[in-house]
Formats: sequence, C-alpha cells, structure tokens
Amino acid sequence: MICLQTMIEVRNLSQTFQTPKGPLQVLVDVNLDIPKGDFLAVIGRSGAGKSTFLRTLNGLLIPTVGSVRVNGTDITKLPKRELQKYRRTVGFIFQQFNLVGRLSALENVLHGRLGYLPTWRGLLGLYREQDYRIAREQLARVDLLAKENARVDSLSGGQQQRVAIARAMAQEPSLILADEPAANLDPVLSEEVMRTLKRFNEEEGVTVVINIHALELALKYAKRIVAFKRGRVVFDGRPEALSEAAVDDLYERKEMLA
Ligand SMILES: Nc1ncnc2c1ncn2[C@@H]1O[C@H](COP(=O)(O)OP(=O)(O)OP(=O)(O)O)[C@@H](O)[C@H]1O
Repeated sequence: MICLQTMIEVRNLSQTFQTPKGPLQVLVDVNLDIPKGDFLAVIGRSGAGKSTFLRTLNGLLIPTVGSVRVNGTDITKLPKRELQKYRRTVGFIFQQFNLVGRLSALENVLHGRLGYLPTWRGLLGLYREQDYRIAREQLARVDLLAKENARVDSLSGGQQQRVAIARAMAQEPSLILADEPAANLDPVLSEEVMRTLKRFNEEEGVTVVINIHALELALKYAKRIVAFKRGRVVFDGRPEALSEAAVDDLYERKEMLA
C-alpha cells in the first residue's frame, strides 16, 4: 500500500469579507488533505473562491473560521515573523509574472534567494556563490541559461513565466502555488508552462497547487482536480473521474443556456 504523507490539512475553512453591500462569504467549510508531491488543480467559475483559497494556503489571508496545517503547524495562528518564514518556503507564481522588467533574467531568479540572506546582504544585492549557482541551475532547467543577461522585458511571455518559475524554484520550496500562471499566454506557451510545472512536480517532488480556468489543461496535467462552486468544494478526485455532467453543473452551463 502506498502511504502518502499529508502535507497540508485544511479544516472547516470559511472566509467572509466585509463589503459595502454587507458580508460576503467566499469560502464555505472547506476540508481538504493535500499529500506531499500532489499536483492539484483548483477549478471553478470566476468568483468561486479559487484565489482566496490559494492566498489562504500562502498565509496571505487569515480565514474567518478554520485552520490550515502545513507539516503539522497551523499557519493561521503563526506570529508575523514565523509566518514570514513560512512564506519564504512557498513559491508563488502569478498570472502577471511579477518580475522586475528592467533587471536581467538571472537577477530576477536571484530574488528567489532573498529569503536565505540577511536583509543587509539582500538590500545590497550581495548574493553568495551558492545563490548564483542555484539561480543558474534553475535557469538552465527552464532552458533559459542562454538568456541569463537578457532584460526580462525583452523576453516573450512564455519565457517570462519560465523565469518566474525558476525564481520560485530558486527558493527551494516544498510548495508551489500558481494563480492562473497560463492565463496571459497563447495555447502553445500555456502548455509549455504546465509542462515545466509538471516536470518539477515529478522530478523534485514539489507539491503544486494551481488555479486554472483552462479545464483541458487542468485535466491533462494535474493529478487531482478540486472544483469550487460558490465557495464550496463540489468535486475532489482524479481528472478522469470528472464527468461531463459535473462540469456542466460546475460552470452552470444548463442554467446559462436556459
Ligand atoms: N479582499 C476582499 N474583499 C472583499 N471581497 C473580496 C476580497 N477578495 C476577494 N473578494 C471577492 O470574493 C469573491 C471570490 O474571489 P476570488 O478571487 O477568490 O475568486 P476566483 O474564483 O479566484 O475568481 P477568478 O477566477 O475570477 O479569479 C469575488 O466575489 C471577489 O470579488
């Protein structure tokens, strides 16, 4: 029997935002176990709560109710400094890449090493030899070592997202969270980004949790699909178990056509 070690335990998670129109409950009693090495795609309609869920896993948002245990520690209860430490171990990949355009690819990837340096060294850009080595290794792994000195804003969208993935990997993370990493890319580049994430998941055992609108990419690359509908988990299983009817219901297709 394969015994997968649980990395993340989400329990009774609810998130309510106060808005001018009153309280808005965005996550409703979410319970999930994410084993180490999982590649989980979060799907659902716009506004279903996907980004809110990801931001909670990163400790960017404290839930209104519930807990998020990562390797046994409830990150929702951590003091600020400890939370910052935790967040350094999580690679976050954004839809807009969040790179510094005027800096080179290598300098951007080196930013992934900042969490390992004393603040003064980071401010002065005094990276150590091992930081350069790790940054170059990661650039090579996304096939961009030849572009290490190129300004990031001179690279294509797909190349920029690969730099962002290399930066996340330079953090030597145990968890990568990716919020719509392929949304701004054409279909070919989207596949390239998904393949890169899958490779890191398979070769390094990095746990990947990704929010994604493109259902076909989620089904093709993820090991597991979690579907949110109005803040609730309505499907949790292997991609091949997601039926056409469940997809219709998730995206409320029938209601939209009625
Ligand atoms: N800080 C906040 N304050 C108030 N409302 C918020 C806040 N953050 C998110 N929301 C609202 O919560 C709901 C869910 O947002 P969320 O970004 O999690 O959805 P999503 O499923 O990721 O959508 P999309 O696919 O469009 O990114 C939306 O109605 C959004 O406007």
